[in-house]
Amino acid sequence: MHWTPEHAQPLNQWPEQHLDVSSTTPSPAHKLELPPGGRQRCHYAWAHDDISALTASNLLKRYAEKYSGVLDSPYERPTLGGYGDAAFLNGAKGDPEPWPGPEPPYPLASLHESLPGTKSGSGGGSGGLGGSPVLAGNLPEPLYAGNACGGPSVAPEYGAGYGGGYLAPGYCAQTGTALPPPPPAALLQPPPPPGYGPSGPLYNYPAGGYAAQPGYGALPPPPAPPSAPYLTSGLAAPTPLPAPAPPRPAPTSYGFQAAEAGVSLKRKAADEGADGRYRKYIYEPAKAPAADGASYPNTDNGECRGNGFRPKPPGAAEEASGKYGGGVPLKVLGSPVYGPQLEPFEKFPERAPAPAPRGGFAVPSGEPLKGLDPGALELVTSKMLDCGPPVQWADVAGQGALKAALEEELVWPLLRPPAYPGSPRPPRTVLLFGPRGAGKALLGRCLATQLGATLLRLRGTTLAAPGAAEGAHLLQAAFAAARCRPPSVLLISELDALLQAREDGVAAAAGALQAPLLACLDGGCGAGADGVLVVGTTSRPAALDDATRQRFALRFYVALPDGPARGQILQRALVQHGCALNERELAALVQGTQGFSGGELGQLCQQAAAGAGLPGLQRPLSYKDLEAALAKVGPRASPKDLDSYVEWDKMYGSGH
Ligand SMILES: Nc1ncnc2c1ncn2[C@@H]1O[C@H](COP(=O)(O)OP(=O)(O)OP(=O)(O)O)[C@@H](O)[C@H]1O
Ligand SMILES: [Mg+2]
Repeated sequence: MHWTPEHAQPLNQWPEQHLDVSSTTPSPAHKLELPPGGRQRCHYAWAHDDISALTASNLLKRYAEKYSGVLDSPYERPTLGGYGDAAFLNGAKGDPEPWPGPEPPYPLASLHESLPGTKSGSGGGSGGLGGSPVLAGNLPEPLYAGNACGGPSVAPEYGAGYGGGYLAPGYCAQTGTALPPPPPAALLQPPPPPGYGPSGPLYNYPAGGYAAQPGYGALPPPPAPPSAPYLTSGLAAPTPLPAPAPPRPAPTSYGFQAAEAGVSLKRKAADEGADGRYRKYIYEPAKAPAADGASYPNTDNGECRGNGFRPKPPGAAEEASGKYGGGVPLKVLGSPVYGPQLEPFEKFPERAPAPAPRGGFAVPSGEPLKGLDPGALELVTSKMLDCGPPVQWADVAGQGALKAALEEELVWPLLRPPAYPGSPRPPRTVLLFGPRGAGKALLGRCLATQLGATLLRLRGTTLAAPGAAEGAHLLQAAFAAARCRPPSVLLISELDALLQAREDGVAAAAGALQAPLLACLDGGCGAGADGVLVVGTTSRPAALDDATRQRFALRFYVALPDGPARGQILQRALVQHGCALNERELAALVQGTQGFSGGELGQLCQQAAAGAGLPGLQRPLSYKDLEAALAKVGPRASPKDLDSYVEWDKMYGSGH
């Protein structure tokens, strides 16, 4: 029966009319009439308008009594899930699928049967609403789109503004203006969440429970998400998803002429621009350094330490004091700064000073290492401790893909505790190889800055010089010192000088240092400990034997700077000589220094100054001075050398 608003008038005013009480439950005596091409509709003699008026009015009377009883009584809606929703969801005939989860609190009875305040009908079981053959839980497939009841709708459609509860899907409310008063809130349940349904995906309850559902403003706050394995709706509580890991900044890569730089294009770079992840060098003449140069005060007790691994909070200004904290200013050392000192890239969020779990760059208790004689420690501290200024990614011109790889494969894993117990330990050794002056040591220093680590620097030639025994002693002291000042970076340049028997007098020393080196790299003297990163550099990777090469978990090729990077290095170097070339001159110089390393560009500027006889710098360097110097300073790495680096990188490199 399709109730329309006029049906809601008092019975005596109902106009005498035929009602098409069409039902969908054929009784055996009735046959199905299939209208041509139409949907199957079941018709019953008594459901046709050819029933006698008396019967119809009796029927109506009965329905009216039935429903007026429902309309008038205080309406208490059963809690959701008290019904076999499956029966109503699709009007399935017969007994509905048992509801997944715990037994519903109500027997799978007719929609109203179990409602308090309604007349007890012959309901129960599949008796349907008060026995009505058309409204039982055993409704067949709904014949009316959108009406899950499938049969005549006999229940009110609550308007959107209704403050009542959600009606179980398939519950067909009485339409009409005489809506029953909203059921008391206590009986109302929050609606099943969107997408919810026996077939719908399980819902992950928001941690704070449900926000009040729209249109249910007056509802009491819904019960907090159940801690019990089942939700109020009877569903098994979904396990809350783990909070998604914070998103990592996508590495902005750097464009540079691959052919010239000879770098692998595995990590294709977008062009270096001002909006990259690292705030890269803005290609413009830098400001001349202050008269006395930027000062990097030392620590107050003359020591220089890493900044203890506390990445600056995002947006923190570059502290003038460099990474070693306050104290008396240090002479400016190290590479010029490229572009305004911008935050090279968003710093890692301030880390809570929780002890880094194993695998992080833990800071051991710091008790001095046993077996390390004070003399050696003193030697290391005085000779190897690098108190140079901090080096940000932005201070290294070009090398975009390499910087991104170093950050992602080394810095981040070391800075962040392992995502889960048992995750692989971050690498503790990295080999940087490439032409002389290409920036390997500079990158090593940059890693120390990024890790907030103490930087100890060794040179292979320095270690080999005093003889094997002495050299080995120094090496062990350096590793041990690194371990007792964590976090620390041990930068060993010219690694090849330690390995190779050489013709000159240090042949024995060089070869003899391999064993202690490997022992230390294996953790013999503290290298493998948390908090120590060993950075080896070499311009002769082919000189490393397998044993040594394999001690380095990561191996990266540091290629020559490409055009834009050369321009930036030149600009910086020239500013230090008070020279500012115009665009055309700079472009010509960049073109003329193809194949130069960063170190060689610096040497070119120094040569130009010397050639111009300007030790006192009475006048700024001119383009002519540089042209003259070009005749004297040239690139050392030959194309063949560059090819061999690329080959070695392909065979043993970690790629980037
Ligand atoms: N990409 C670069 N950006 C800025 N400066 C650079 C770059 N590459 C090299 N330099 C400068 O060139 C000089 C030599 O750099 P560095 O010592 O890092 O080279 P290297 O590869 O370690 O050389 P070697 O193989 O001789 O040890 C330093 O002054 C450094 O600042
Ligand atoms: Mg070096």
